[in-house]
Formats: sequence, C-alpha cells, structure tokens
Amino acid sequence: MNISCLTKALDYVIAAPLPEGTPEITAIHYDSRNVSPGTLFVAMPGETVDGHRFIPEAIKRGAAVVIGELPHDDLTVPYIQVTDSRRALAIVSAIFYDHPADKLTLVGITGTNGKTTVAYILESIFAAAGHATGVMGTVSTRFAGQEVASAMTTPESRDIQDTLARMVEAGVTHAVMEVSSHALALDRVRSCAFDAAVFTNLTQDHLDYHGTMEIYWKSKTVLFERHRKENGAAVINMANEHGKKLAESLSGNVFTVGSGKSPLTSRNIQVEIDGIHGEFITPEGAFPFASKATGRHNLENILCAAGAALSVGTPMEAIVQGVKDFHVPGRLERLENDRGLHLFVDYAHTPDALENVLSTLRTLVPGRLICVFGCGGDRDRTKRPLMGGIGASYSDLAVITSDNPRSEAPEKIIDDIVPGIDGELSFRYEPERLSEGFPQKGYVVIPDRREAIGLAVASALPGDTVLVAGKGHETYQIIGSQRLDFDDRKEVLKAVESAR
Ligand SMILES: CC(=O)N[C@H]1[C@@H](OP(=O)(O)OP(=O)(O)OC[C@H]2O[C@@H](n3ccc(=O)[nH]c3=O)[C@H](O)[C@@H]2O)O[C@H](CO)[C@@H](O)[C@@H]1O[C@H](C)C(=O)N[C@@H](C)C(=O)N[C@H](CCC(=O)O)C(=O)O
Ligand SMILES: Nc1ncnc2c1ncn2[C@@H]1O[C@H](COP(=O)(O)OP(=O)(O)OP(=O)(O)O)[C@@H](O)[C@H]1O
Ligand SMILES: N[C@H](CCC[C@H](N)C(=O)O)C(=O)O
Ligand SMILES: [Mg+2]
Repeated sequence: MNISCLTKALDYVIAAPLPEGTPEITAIHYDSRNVSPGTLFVAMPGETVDGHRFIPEAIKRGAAVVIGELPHDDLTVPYIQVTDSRRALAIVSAIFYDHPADKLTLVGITGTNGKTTVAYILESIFAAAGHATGVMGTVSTRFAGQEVASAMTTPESRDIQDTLARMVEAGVTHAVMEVSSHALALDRVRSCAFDAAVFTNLTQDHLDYHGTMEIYWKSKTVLFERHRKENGAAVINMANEHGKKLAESLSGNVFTVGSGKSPLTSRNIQVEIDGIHGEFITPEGAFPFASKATGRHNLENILCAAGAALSVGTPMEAIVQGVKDFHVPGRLERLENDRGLHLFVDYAHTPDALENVLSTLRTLVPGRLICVFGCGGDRDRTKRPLMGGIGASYSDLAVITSDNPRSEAPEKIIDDIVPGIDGELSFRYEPERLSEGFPQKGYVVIPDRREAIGLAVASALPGDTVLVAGKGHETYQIIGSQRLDFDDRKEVLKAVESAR
C-alpha cells in the first residue's frame, strides 16, 4: 500500500514532506525486532523504553518509512511526525487492513471482572445461531477452528486490525473482543467501532497502572462514549452502581440488563452447585434457561451476554441454547475426583472476584472451605491486604501462597497480603513440622504454590471444598523473568493422586 493512502487520515504536524514516489509499504510494525524490509515502523513512547530509540535499528532492518512523535531531521527514510503515535498506529493499521471492524458484527466487553466469561457465553450463543464467530481475549484468539493462546487480553491496535482482517478473510461474521482498561487508555481499540459494547462491573484492580479508581473508571467509559457504531448498543449490567451511573450518562441505544425496567431480566433463579437455572424475561415473554456455570456473578455474566446477543438481533432460541452449552476454562472449573472432595480452580485475582467465588461456594457446599491463593507481582499492591481479608474470612482454612510473583520477592507479596487478615497465623510451613499435623482452621503461609496446593488437598476430608484461586486457565507461573510450566488444574489432580 502506498504510504500516502495511510497518511491522508493522519493529523500530522510535520516534518519533511514525503518525497515523490514514496515507497509502497508491505506491513506495519511497532516493535523494531519485527521489522522487515519495505515496512512502516511506528515509534511509540513506552513505560520502560522509548520506541524512538529503536528507529536506527528499524531502518537497519529495512523500514521504508517511520512514524514517530519526536522531531527527527537526520533519517535516511521518510519520517512522519505526529502528535500521538499510538493513535497514529491504530489509524494507519485500520486503513492498511481495510477497516475489518466495519465488515463484522463486533461486540466489545469491558469491566473489571467477567469479560472472558461473557465472551465465551457470546461465542456459544453466536455458534448456536449459526454464525461464524471469532474471539479475542485473555485465554486465546480463536476462529475458523484455530486457537492461539493469548499474550494479552486486548492486543496492540495493529495486532487487533491484523486479526480482525484474518477473521474476515476466513468468513467470520461475528467477532467478540475483551477490551481491557489498558487497551482503552492506550488507544488500542481506536478504529474499532462496536455494534454492541458491554459493561460488566467496576471494582478495585490495576491501580498500579491507573493510579485512582476515578481514572480507571474513566478509561472504561471511553468504550461507550467513543467506540460504538452509529446506533451501536451500550449493554449495561444494572446490578452495580457503576452500571447505573453509566446507563444514566449515555444517550442513544442503551440496552440495560437486570433491572426492573430492563428489556432483559431474570426470575425464578436457582443457583446450585451444578449450575444456574431460571427464566429470562423479555418483552416477548419468559424463556426458561439452564447453565452449568454457577454463582450469582455468572447470572450477571449470562444476562450481559444474552443482552448483547439480543441487541444485535439474535433469536432467543439461540441464546437459550448457547447459555446451556458454554464452558469457560479455569472459571469455577470443577475437577472430578473419587475422594468425595469438591475441587475448584478459579481465576479470581481481585478482591471482588474472590469474594464472589468464595461466597458462592460457602452457600453451596456444606463441608469445610479451604482456599489457596496469592497475589500477582508487579501489579496493584493495594489489593493484596483486601484479598487477604476476604480469603481468610470466607474460608475455614486459607493457604496463602504465590501467584505469579514476576520481579517481586514472593515473601514480600505475602507480607502485603497478611496484614489484611484478622486472625492468628496457625502454621508457618516447614516440612519437618508436618508431623504435628496440618491445621484445620485459620491461615497458613506456604510460598511454594505446588506445596500449597498439595497440602491443601491432602488436608481436605470427604465433603470439604478446595478452591485454588488466581490463575485459572494459566498454564505457567512467572517467577522473575522465567515462565515455568504450571497448571493449577494439573497440580490439584496430582495432589489427589499423591494423597492416596
Ligand atoms: C502497561 C502496558 O500495557 N504496557 C504495554 C506497552 O508497553 P510500554 O509502553 O511500556 O512499551 P515499552 O516496552 O516501554 O516499549 C516502547 C515501544 O518500544 C518498542 N520496542 C521495544 C524494545 C525494542 O527492542 N524495540 C522496540 O521497538 C515496543 O514494542 C514499544 O512499542 O506497549 C507494549 C507494546 O504494545 C506492550 O507490550 C505493553 O504491555 C505489557 C507487556 C503488559 O504487561 N501489559 C498488561 C499490563 C496489559 O496490557 N494488560 C491488559 C489486561 C489487564 C486486565 O484487564 O487484566 C491487556 O489488555 O492485556
Ligand atoms: N460478573 C462478575 N462479577 C464479579 N466477579 C466475577 C464476575 N465474573 C467472573 N468473576 C470472577 O472474576 C474472575 C475472572 O473472570 P473473567 O476471567 O471472566 O474476568 P475478566 O474480566 O476477563 O478478567 P481479566 O481482566 O483478568 O481477563 C472469575 O474467575 C471469577 O472469580
Ligand atoms: N490480566 C491480569 C491477570 C492477572 C492474573 C494473575 N494470575 C496475576 O498474575 O496477577 C493482569 O495481568 O493483571
Ligand atoms: Mg479476561
């Protein structure tokens, strides 16, 4: 594509006019390490390094044109200076890939918790409706029978446009995207116009990045204010105050779910250990449904997904069928065993998520509740004591361990969790003390996650529940800069075997 086709849409301040016969470019890159000859390199300021530093490397690798924010008059290739290169990256990528978002029925989901779950439910509903569906989210990108594990919840704008274009090429008609607050703050979804934008909830997370809850909240509202197609629906969960506030603030097509006045609500709901059943209530009448996911929070997720599906014209029959069939890996995922234990792995890594999951299990299972959890390193420190308090107060026995410590010392993270616990440490793990017996109540600290899971499962008696929270579908543990194989589900099953 000729670079002048791309620059037409840019508001550039520049710099040198592009010379005659400006080169065709064959691809767009924002990371110099991926640059190949004849491509466009967009230099972006970063949190750790400044992408402008890599312009010489990009040119050495054959970049034909460079876009950036800083003045440069000494380059050997055309340079376009813009005020915001992240924005420019999103704009030129959409042009380069021929605006794939406009060729799809596109649904975006934001909120602190529930995005992945709502995406899986919608995928199942669209499949039941016979639509060729694509998904981009925390667990994977999947379409046309292919699935690739994700590195990010919402990729960089260039990668979003590339993936959407490949979806269009593969015949996908309906695409579902999780839209993280980072993505909104960093303009990754500029140039994506959504047919439906879904809001699940807002509770504490990511304060390391956003700084305050107000800034975090504002980053989320951008999806509804700026990124809907003309008459695109804002599908809003009214079960929380932020949902109500958002619905009040928006004009146009606002499709609320779950409140008395909503076009979609539920009634006669039964939440049981094996799932939820009840009825959807719409202006067309009542529609019985059943789902294998449990917990009130999953009822909210089901309503959000059903609302989004309705807002883009999906028939109720497909919605009911899709809700019956969906499964989300690592979200209250139940592990079968022959020891009479209730074993669950869940992705709760925020205070609200942990509270929802523990309160769900507390009411549904009669025996002791043992919860194994930690908190991620290099992430919001202020959620750690909150999670400690919640984890310990809902459980009979809380086993405090490591999540993904990343660059932090695991013991330091645990030191941030423990002050939130109102109670005495019942056991600091030392292998030689095991002969004293493993505690049945209180909290214990076992920094090694494998040992923590092993001892929690070994100490459980028939009828007890063990919840391993925080890492859900993850198949790795990040310790320092190493990404080691680790899957909570496999560890739980191994622990069941070794406890025989
Ligand atoms: C806070 C954040 O989102 N950071 C993202 C941001 O990083 P950054 O601005 O710090 O980039 P940087 O590393 O300083 O580099 C600056 C620029 O130089 C480029 N570079 C760098 C090195 C080099 O040799 N050559 C080169 O060209 C980089 O590609 C980049 O364009 O831009 C990078 C390039 O796109 C992203 O990889 C990076 O995501 C990091 C890995 C990350 O961990 N992000 C997480 C927090 C995130 O976005 N999470 C949300 C989900 C959160 C949730 O809701 O749970 C997500 O959507 O995944
Ligand atoms: N609607 C909800 N309200 C509160 N908690 C929820 C809700 N849905 C799920 N959860 C909890 O949050 C965890 C994460 O759910 P899910 O993966 O669907 O959210 P997410 O928004 O995609 O998270 P992430 O931003 O980390 O990708 C679940 O394992 C569960 O513990
Ligand atoms: N997308 C979230 C995932 C957190 C998962 C948890 N296991 C952790 O590592 O903190 C984040 O990067 O903050
Ligand atoms: Mg997610």
